[in-house]
Amino acid sequence: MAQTPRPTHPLSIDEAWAFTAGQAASTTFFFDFDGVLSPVTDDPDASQPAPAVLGVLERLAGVVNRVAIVSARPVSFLRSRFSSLERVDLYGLYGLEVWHEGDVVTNPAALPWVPAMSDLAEQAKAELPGSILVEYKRLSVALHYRTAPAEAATVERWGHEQAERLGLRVQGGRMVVELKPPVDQDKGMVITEGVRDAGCAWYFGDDMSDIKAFDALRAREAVDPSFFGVAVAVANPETGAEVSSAADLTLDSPDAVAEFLRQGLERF
Ligand SMILES: O=P(O)(O)OC[C@H]1O[C@H](O[C@H]2O[C@H](CO)[C@@H](O)[C@H](O)[C@H]2O)[C@H](O)[C@@H](O)[C@@H]1O
Repeated sequence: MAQTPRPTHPLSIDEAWAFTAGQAASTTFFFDFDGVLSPVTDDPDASQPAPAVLGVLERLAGVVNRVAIVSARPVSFLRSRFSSLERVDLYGLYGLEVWHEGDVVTNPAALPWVPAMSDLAEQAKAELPGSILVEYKRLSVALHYRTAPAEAATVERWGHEQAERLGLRVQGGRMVVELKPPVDQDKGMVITEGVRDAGCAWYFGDDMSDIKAFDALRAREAVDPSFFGVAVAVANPETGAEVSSAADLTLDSPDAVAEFLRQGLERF
């Protein structure tokens, strides 16, 4: 039987689901966590998946080849939110960590940076205004100004000074400046590797770091005419416009993501 040609961009959602359902055995769904599966909260420790998310991911994992979460959070955090989902793969810290056969596997190139990151987190707490929330993630430090937007410039300046001093990389995000080790690893690299043998892949993201994942889908389509990639943005008042303009379609919220998937699952 002749293979269905992949849908063309801009996409019709109907065609996208029809093609995906026909390719289910070679399809991967990738999801960012914060802002995509979880509504944004002032306190990053308080974030939880939207109520319908766990059930819908479990069902999706039962009909497609693979479901994976690709996040800037550590794997330990993702495990605490998704431990009930046995069939969902977890990539933490932009792929520096992977949950594999019951263990966290860390990119060895990043490990020497653990002490520097720990020291940096302490320094941030001592030097930045008390309204800045410092999130220590073992291999990176996130400086949050969501509850103190007037301090954005101070945080940006401090972050860039420390990055220069220690040779770190700066990742911008939603009301956050994150300092990371100088190790080549980003969400785009996770997706490039993850779609090598896939016929179809979807990526759902809301933040600047997710645009590289969208780019990886496009790059795969460019070299493999049979591969079909769908980039889905989740709207937000901070990075939303930039992420949406790089995506095939935009959904309103994590709840809308769950509902979109629920409806899509009816096609399988
Ligand atoms: O890759 P992600 O899973 O999307 O992680 C990106 C950052 O998400 C978290 O911060 C964001 O969500 C917080 C909770 O809703 C919010 O308070 C904050 O303003 C957002 O930037 C996480 O805390 C960061 O470590 C991640 O880099």
